[in-house]
Amino acid sequence: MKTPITVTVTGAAGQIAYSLLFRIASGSMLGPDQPINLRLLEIPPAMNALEGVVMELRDAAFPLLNEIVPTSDPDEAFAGANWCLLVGSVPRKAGMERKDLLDINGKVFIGQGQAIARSAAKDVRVLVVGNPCNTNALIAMHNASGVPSDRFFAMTRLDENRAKSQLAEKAGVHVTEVTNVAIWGNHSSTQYPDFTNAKIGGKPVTEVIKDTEWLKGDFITTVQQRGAAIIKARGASSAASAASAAVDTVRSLATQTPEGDWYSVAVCSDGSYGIEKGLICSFPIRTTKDGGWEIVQGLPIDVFSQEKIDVTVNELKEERDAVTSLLQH
Ligand SMILES: NC(=O)c1ccc[n+]([C@@H]2O[C@H](COP(=O)([O-])OP(=O)(O)OC[C@H]3O[C@@H](n4cnc5c(N)ncnc54)[C@H](O)[C@@H]3O)[C@@H](O)[C@H]2O)c1
Repeated sequence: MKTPITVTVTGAAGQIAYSLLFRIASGSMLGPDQPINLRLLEIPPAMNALEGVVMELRDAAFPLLNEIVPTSDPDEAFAGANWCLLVGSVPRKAGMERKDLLDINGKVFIGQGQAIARSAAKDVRVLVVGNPCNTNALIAMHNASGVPSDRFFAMTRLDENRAKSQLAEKAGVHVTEVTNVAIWGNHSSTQYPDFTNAKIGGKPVTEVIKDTEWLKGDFITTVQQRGAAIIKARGASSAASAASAAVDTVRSLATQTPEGDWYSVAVCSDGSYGIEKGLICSFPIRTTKDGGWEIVQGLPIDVFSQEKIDVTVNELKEERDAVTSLLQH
C-alpha cells in the first residue's frame, strides 16, 4: 500500500467542491492505487454544511479515502498538505467593483499563503481555482515565504477543455483528436485560446477547419464567454466541469506529458514569450520525466496571436498593480 497523499481543499462546502471531493476520493486525480487524506477548509458559517459533505464522503465508502479532517483553521487544514486546491473565494456581489473583489479575496490569500508556508509538506503544490485565480495565486505565492514560486498554479484548464470541445464539434471529430491547445494569459474574458498552434488528428487546426472567420471570431468569444453562458442556462456557475478541470490539471502536473503535446495552466512567468517575469500567466506547459514542468518554448506567435496575448497580459499587470500592497516580497 502506498503512503497516503494529503490533499487540502478550501471552499469545501461549495458547489465545485461537491463534485471535486468525490473525484479525488475515487482515485480519478492521483490514481487508482493512491490512498488520500482529505483536509477540508471552510469558513465558520459553512461548517454545518461541510459536516454534511463529510457524511456523504463517508457514506460513499471509498476504498482510497484514508482520513477526512474538516476545519475552519487554515493551519490545521494545510498541515502536511502535498496538494492544496484553493477553491474557496468570496463571490462578487451586486455593486462590488473588481477592485473590491481583489481586495477582499487578496486578504484571504495572504492568510492562506502564510499558513501553507507554516504548515504544508515540503513538496507542497498549490492550484488556485477561486477567482480572480491568477491574482489570488500571485498573492498566495508572495506570502508563502520559503515555498518556491514554481509550486504555484492557477487554473485555465477549464478554458482549454472548452476550446477543445468547440474545435472538435466544429471539425466533427471526437475531442481526443484535438491536441496542443494553449490558453494564454488570464482566466477571464480576455484569455486567448490559441488555435494557431493547435492540432486536430495531428494536423494544424487551420488545415482542418477552413472557416478562419469562425476561428478568429466566434470560437474565441464562445470560449471567453462560456462561463457567462452557463450561468445564464443553468442559473448557477459551472461547477462539475470546473471540478473535472481541476482533476485534469493535477493529473497533468503529476504525470509526464505525451511527446509533442502540452496543456494549459497559469504559472509564474520566467519572461518567456516576452511576458513580464513574475506574473501568474497561462502558458503551454509540459510535465517532464523527472516530475518538474516547463514552459513549451519556440512556438510561432503571429501578429493576430500577439495582439490577443498583449491584451490579456496587460489585464494581468493591471490586476497585479491593484494589489501591490498585498505582495510581501
Ligand atoms: N478557474 C476556473 O476555471 C474557475 C471555474 C469555475 C469557478 N471558479 C471559481 O471557483 C470559486 C468557487 O466556486 P463555487 O462555485 O464552488 O463557489 P461557491 O460559492 O459554491 O463555494 C465557495 C465556497 O468557498 C467558501 N469560502 C469562502 N471564503 C473562504 C475562505 N476564506 N476559506 C475557506 N473557504 C471559503 C464559501 O463558504 C463557499 O462554501 C469561485 O471563485 C469561482 O469563480 C473558477
